[in-house]
Amino acid sequence: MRAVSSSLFYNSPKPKFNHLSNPVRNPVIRCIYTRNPCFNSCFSVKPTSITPFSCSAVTSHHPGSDNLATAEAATGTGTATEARLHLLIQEFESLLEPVDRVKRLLQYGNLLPPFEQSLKFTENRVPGCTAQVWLHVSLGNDNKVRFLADSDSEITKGFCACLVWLLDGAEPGEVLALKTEDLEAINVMGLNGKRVSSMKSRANTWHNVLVSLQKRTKALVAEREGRPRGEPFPSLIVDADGIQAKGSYAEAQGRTTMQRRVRNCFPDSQAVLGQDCNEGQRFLSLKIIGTVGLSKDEIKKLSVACSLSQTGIEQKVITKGHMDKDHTVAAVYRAVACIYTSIVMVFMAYANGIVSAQGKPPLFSFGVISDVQYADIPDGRSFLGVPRYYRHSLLMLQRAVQKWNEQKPKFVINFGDIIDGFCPKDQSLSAIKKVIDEFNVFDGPVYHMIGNHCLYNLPREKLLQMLNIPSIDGLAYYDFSPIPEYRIVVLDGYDISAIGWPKDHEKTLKALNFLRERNPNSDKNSPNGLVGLERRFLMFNGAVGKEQLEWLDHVLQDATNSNQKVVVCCHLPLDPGAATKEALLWNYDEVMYVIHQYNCVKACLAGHDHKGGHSVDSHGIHHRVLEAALECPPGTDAFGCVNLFDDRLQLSGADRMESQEMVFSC
Ligand SMILES: Nc1ccn([C@@H]2O[C@H](COP(=O)(O)OP(=O)(O)OC[C@H](O)CO)[C@@H](O)[C@H]2O)c(=O)n1
Repeated sequence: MRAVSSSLFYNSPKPKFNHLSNPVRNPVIRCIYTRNPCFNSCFSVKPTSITPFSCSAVTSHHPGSDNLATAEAATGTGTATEARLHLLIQEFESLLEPVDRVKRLLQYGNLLPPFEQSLKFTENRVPGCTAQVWLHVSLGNDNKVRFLADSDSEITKGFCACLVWLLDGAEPGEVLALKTEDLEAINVMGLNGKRVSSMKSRANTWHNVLVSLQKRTKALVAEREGRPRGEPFPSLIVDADGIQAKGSYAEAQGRTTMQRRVRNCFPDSQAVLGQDCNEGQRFLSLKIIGTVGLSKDEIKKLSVACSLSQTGIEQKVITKGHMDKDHTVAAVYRAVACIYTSIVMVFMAYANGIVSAQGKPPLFSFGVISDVQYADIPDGRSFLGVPRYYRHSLLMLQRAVQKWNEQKPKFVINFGDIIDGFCPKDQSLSAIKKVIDEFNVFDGPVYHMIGNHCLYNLPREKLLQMLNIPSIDGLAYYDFSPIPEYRIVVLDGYDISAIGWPKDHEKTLKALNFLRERNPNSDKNSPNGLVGLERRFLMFNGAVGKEQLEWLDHVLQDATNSNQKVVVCCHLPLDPGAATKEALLWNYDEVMYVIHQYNCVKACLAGHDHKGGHSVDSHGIHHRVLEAALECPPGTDAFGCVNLFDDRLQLSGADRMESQEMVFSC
């Protein structure tokens, strides 16, 4: 046993951790204007050249206001939106210096109506923007579109403010009629009327926010009229020359696609097509890797199209540095188009050697899912207001198992929290059985770990028995070696915990004492007043105890001797870079100290922090926190398949579980 540090559960000196010095985000942006909307002294334009409504434009959100009357009077005819647009353009054109136009935007951004924190969930994010942009759209009984917007970028807030002023309260038709080009005339994205490349992302912001607003408006109108919300897929072709996107939404999508490099998502996740290469095969083929929102009939047609596409493609060998896009893309496109013309094909092809890189099959694969938190109760929200879909998560698990049975991974790992704390306690047993039954449909072994929500429902002993977790003294850590080259280590993050053990158990008392010393709040789930990494000292977290740390050390020594690579799994995240501080294992630093003594651990996977995350720590180890199943809106998924290679781990995720390739450091 090597010397192990310990601030918490060990007795040796505290280790030094480089990753504790993560850069602190500094969101402060210096304001260059006052809150007074008519403050113009810093603008190089004469005050008289500002239109009558300019300074109060974005504070007036209801059609028919004085400002609108002024606007309509000024322009004569046209819709209210056209009138407003006209005046907005006039206003920005009257600002002679680009810097003044930017200042005006900043000023308007400051006047945006507040956007509730609880509305900042994934579905309200505008895709494709460099900054974070949120948009909440609704359709009133008066058939007027109402929307709120916000961003973490001050300039983007300014764009949003202009859009809100232009379109909030407009008829759907007016919203849909506005074009990005119309907004370009406002001319804040270019200098002296000319676009420059560094300003392109601002033009894209206008564009992305507007397109998102229009898509959601269309969806809301369709829903009101009893039609399906979806749209045909936009066209996006990625070939040897890069992205050939038809339409701006596809452009935004294309940028994301290029970043991810692994899979190709349609907006709204209606279907996902990806490239597939068999061992030694240098041909490209397409396969469906996600079909959310498609009917059985559509899936069937798409499958036929994909099979045909393979026939077309296999005529052409894709060689390193060369891809015949005319033949390859066209063959696929034609094949698909003639079978199912209503689906606009998205084709992703990687040239220049990527084919051979991905052509190698994985050494083995395993399925992953986390935080199912099933309960037979209506949808709700987390403490912080994030929607939770307790019943849907079971349906999602069913889809996951069905997918795994098609993909045939060697085993599945459940990262804990399979039932929710809100499950009525007289239903805990039946609920957990229901979830286990679904896991049992998987045609292979399922390895479980326990999470805090499991422990809210049932005592540890019962859980271990039901989940078939190998255990000594009620502890739930274990390891196994699916192939000689790899070892999987599963940690018990609630070894020292104030939940799950009997009330008078030594571990409960130790945990309570530990929390008492570090968290002054009477509600020990509350991080109020705790600073930085101290925020992890919460009742819903726990720690790895001394014996388990020693066991881990021993296992890693053994893996090193056997030349094995190790993947460590734990319900609680082990690196502050990959998770919120409130989600971390209490003594993540002690665990990582042990891990860092060796070179065998390549990745640490976790759950618990529902939004998911990824980091690479100071020793080059990947940390990936998996997105929660529970927070998937109906019809969407968050599960995946992990493919292990000699030099990397590839997570292929469905929908909300982001796919990722993690290349190991030496
Ligand atoms: N600030 C908070 C947060 C939570 N609680 C209460 O603690 C219990 C568990 O919270 P919950 O969000 O359900 O826990 P999960 O395991 O699903 O998620 C963990 C987090 O995502 C980690 O970041 C529950 O009773 C909450 O109400 C609290 O009091 N104060």
